[in-house]
Amino acid sequence: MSDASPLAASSEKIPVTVLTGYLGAGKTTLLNRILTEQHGKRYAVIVNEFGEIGIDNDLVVGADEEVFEMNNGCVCCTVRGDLIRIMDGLVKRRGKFDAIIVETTGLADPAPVAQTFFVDQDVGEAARLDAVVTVADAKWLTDRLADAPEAKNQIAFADVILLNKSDLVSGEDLDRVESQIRAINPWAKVHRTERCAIPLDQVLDRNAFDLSRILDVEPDFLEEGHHHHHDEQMQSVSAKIDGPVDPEKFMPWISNLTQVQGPDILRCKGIVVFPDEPKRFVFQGVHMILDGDVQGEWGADEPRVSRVVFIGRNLDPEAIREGFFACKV
Ligand SMILES: Nc1nc2c(ncn2[C@@H]2O[C@H](COP(=O)(O)OP(=O)(O)OP(=O)(O)O)[C@@H](O)[C@H]2O)c(=O)[nH]1
Repeated sequence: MSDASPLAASSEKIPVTVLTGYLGAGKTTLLNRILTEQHGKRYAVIVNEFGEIGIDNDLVVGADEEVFEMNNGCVCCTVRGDLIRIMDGLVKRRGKFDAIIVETTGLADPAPVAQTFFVDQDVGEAARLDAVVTVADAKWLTDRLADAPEAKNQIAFADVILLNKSDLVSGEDLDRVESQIRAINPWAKVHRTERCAIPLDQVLDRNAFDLSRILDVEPDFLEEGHHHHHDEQMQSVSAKIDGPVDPEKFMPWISNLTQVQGPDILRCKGIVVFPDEPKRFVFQGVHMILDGDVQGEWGADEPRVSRVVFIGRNLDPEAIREGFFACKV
């Protein structure tokens, strides 16, 4: 970037918070808190999701104009170029927002995302990594530490950790999970939360990212060509229907699917159209726990498309799609 660029012209670097955490831990819940609380700040948000059909953007509240989606892969691998491009574009519009938040997929290794702010010169000149904030699911973290290397890296790299879903486990379990976290990362500040309720000054503008600590964890952090191998068995199955689904068929189907295949379905979400219902029906689940509600009216010109995404292991894409299509009105 030349000296004449808007990046070099400004001395204040834009703070960037990288929000990470395994599938379903509560990243979007935290992001929505950040975007709805009255703090007088404006955030630009970059969301990356795993799954062919973008749903997260629609689940992020009230920030339509500043949400940038990267859907065609995981930010830590294939879409890192997209991240750099979006960052470059944002930096040219600096002054319109105070900070940037990057929400990674639950399957991302935060290292290469963080690396972007040090290795890419233009991005590094304009923005500074403020903190890596990791949301951990108190109910499932122990299992994921055993079978998902990404979950461990997300903990190892964090500057701030929200040990979330404290309502779903006992006090002893929370102590046990926190000591597992401590064994991996003794430096991060750990907060126990329910629905990511936390004063935002504990997660934003922390100036917490410590490069020297990261170089202890990962000595080749500043070298290009970091390769992250995803869990090969992890699949994403998505499907959409142009138009409504019958709730009498859809509800039993989705609840039966998540009950029977819950252990393998790490995450599911969807936005569907019900006949004569002006609002969107939004559901999401983590393993067997399923939440659903009508929320937000369909826009006048918005295409009424029913969309679902399932992420997990040992999924049968054909059967899932057939089951969903059978709910069509
Ligand atoms: N019981 C309980 N549920 C929670 C809590 N925090 C979030 N949830 C629910 O957990 C589910 C996943 O939350 P999200 O915020 O979408 O998680 P995420 O990390 O953004 O998920 P992905 O981006 O898909 O990986 C939603 O149904 C939330 O309502 C909590 O503290 N307690």
